[in-house]
Amino acid sequence: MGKKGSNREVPNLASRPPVSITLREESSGMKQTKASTKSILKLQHIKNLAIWTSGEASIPSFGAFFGHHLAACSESTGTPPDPSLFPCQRCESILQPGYNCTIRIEKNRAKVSCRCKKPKKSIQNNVVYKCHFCSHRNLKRGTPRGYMKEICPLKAKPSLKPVPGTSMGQKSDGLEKGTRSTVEISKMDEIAPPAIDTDDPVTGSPTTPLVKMGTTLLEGKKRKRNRSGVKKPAESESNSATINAETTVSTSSKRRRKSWTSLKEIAESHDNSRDFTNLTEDPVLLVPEESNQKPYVAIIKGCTSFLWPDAAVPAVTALEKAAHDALSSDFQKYNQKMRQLLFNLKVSFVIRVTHSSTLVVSSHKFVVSSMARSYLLFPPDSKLKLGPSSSLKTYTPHFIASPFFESLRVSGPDFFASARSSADVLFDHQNSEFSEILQEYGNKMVELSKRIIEFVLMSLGDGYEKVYESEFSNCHGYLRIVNYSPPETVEDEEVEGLGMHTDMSCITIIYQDMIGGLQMRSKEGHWIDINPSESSLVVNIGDLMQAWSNGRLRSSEHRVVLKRFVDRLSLAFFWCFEDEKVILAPDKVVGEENSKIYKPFICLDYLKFRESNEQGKFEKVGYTVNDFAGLKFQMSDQH
Ligand SMILES: O=C(O)CCC(=O)C(=O)O
Ligand SMILES: [Fe+2]
Repeated sequence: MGKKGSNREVPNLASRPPVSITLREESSGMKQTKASTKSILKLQHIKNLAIWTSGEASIPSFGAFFGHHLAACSESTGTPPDPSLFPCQRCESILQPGYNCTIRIEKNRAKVSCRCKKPKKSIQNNVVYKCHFCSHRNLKRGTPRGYMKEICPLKAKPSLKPVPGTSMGQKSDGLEKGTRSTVEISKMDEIAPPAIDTDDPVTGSPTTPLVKMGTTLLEGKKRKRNRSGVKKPAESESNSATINAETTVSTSSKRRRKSWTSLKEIAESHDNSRDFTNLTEDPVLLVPEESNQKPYVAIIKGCTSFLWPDAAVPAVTALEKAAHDALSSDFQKYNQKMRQLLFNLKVSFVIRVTHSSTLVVSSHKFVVSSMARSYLLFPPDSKLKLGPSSSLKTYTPHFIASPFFESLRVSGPDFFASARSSADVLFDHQNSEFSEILQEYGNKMVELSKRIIEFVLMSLGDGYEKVYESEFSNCHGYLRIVNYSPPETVEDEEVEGLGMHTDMSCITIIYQDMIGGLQMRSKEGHWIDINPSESSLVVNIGDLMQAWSNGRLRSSEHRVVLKRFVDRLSLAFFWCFEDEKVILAPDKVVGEENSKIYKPFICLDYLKFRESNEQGKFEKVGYTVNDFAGLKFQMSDQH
């Protein structure tokens, strides 16, 4: 975490309106009453969190969350809003120039139209604070001379950062929506450094001080965007955050596009289109290839900032608060907690394999196109030689999982041998290329699965890495190469290529081709499109992991919908416990205060249960590990 505290002076508040009421108060007409000491302390704590998350910690969604919480608490306790804070009118993040907003002077029309008179010292300019989170332009009217200097002092010391609560002024009665700026948003990254005397009555001087944000979700994004370049060695997050902050300020006489890139992109990409009610981003776990590099999170789905789903907010808040209390001096540890949190809260997440894994990606394409040839060109009777009544049983024909679904199974650990045995039946000539590619792909998936399991264990808390050896070292994997035939009609009704189901694995890694159609079901029951991406793999938590983790990790419900009249191909890699393993959540995973919600069971018995109960169909979520091994207290929200 960045340095706390500041050597900044408390700004001159003389020009601020003496009384401030929030918009909520304005509309509700709520009367302020005296708050108890306890509520004042609580409020103070929330205020600290709001300031910290909006500013130094740069966690935009938390910033907005705590900002909102602060406003609501102030009102409920009847405490007047802190006049030194300037919350965004839309998302309620505490606006802090250089961290979560850009400020610029806007021409004071009154001043211009009345040149003859010397403007009053106390109403010199209007200042627009553009919130980087929600892109709202907050206008502060009539700021006094010297106001910008307070925010952007002439000679910033290296450690000097704009600090929340300074120079922000009170929420102005005159705040307006949609006020005009004289500088185009596209120039936001060409921001003049604090050294410029920004309080000149020159309109449109961009004035945000360049202060590097801490390394958090946004930093993850920045790295994601850089992934097409040459891979950089891992760097200490806390160090880089500090170093960057220092360099940025000390070289403030130069215009540096780089340090603002991510913020600019946030502002630009959502300038007009931000819809707070409809955000369904998934975090991305960027998995570096080298084991000494740490994984880091970023955001996908075209959204450049992250909002926790509503259901996750209480848990996030609780952990955030605890992390803030315990780790306020250690940014790196804090970030680690954040990553753990991501894992704990998501039932499925998307992995974007870093650019150095191009091998995997190119293998996808190759395998997919090979299989396209196999499935599309081979006559059904040739494929049926591998079907359910054959000795190999590697081919699942249409009308078993669904009328549209057919698949070929390639089992590890010797993916070559498995592929070869099917290929020998399918191809009338030797085709070792096919088997070699599948071997390479399978082996890559094994490696990746091991690493993902390690990360998943990390997410459960400290010390879980140690159980890897005893619990997961005998896992094995198999691949399923799936072809979905196009439906005859695609009407309003969605055609399910594969109905809703959970996987019987620990984890599943899916690659889908660019046709798309994979959907995950949210906890609230909404289907979320997992948009295809050539360099993305989707990772599902499976039933075995759900049982092993005593429900702390949830098996994801997913399906495939066919929206287009073309074949769809996918590769699913299932990473499973060994058949004979007795699956029982370790006490540490369960936690002292909780009870086990699954009875112990043998892995193979569960697989058989699924097969027999579902009669070969995938789509019945009714028969899962809950039904098989769930004890009285089913999948509660005890965690
Ligand atoms: O085809 C896909 O994208 C998903 C396949 C799947 O969920 C499965 O085979 O279990
Ligand atoms: Fe699946």
